[in-house]
Amino acid sequence: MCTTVTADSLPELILRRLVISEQVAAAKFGAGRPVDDPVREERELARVRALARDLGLDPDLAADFLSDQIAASKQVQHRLFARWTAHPDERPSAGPDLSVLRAELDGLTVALLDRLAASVPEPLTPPETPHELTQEPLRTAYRTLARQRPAPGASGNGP
Ligand SMILES: C=C(O[C@@H]1C=C(C(=O)O)C=C[C@H]1O)C(=O)O
Repeated sequence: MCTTVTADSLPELILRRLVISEQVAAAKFGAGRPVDDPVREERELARVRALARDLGLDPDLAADFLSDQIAASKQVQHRLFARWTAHPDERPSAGPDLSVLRAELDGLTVALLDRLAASVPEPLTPPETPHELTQEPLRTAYRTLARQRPAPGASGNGP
């Protein structure tokens, strides 16, 4: 099976978020910080709900979708933490700046919601990847997308 991934498509943006999560893991591992940051997650979810309303998207759908992306990101990070703990020789030498990476993630979240609002609400399946690290997290990232969703503007919230 072949899935076409064009620049800035939903699948491409989802993958990019996971790739940045690998760098986030390096930044946190290097700084001795934990993977999970529930305060930031709550803030992101509130922001996404507000953004969804502006875009005419169902806020619950948008929040479920972002929750999937967060869960997928944490899966990638926990896997890398486990790998680097077991194999010190594989640890990254220097971690990138977490605040820079988070700014990238925040920009991607806006782009992702934009794409979600513009996409046909047909179920989407995760693409196959040769990277063992990202295959399972990709399935997580597509949990909400894999279900039938209402068309944008048909959330029953208005007028
Ligand atoms: C990516 C991070 O790691 C985790 C995943 C998050 C996300 O995917 O948005 C947010 C907070 C953390 O629980 C981060 O801390 O920024």
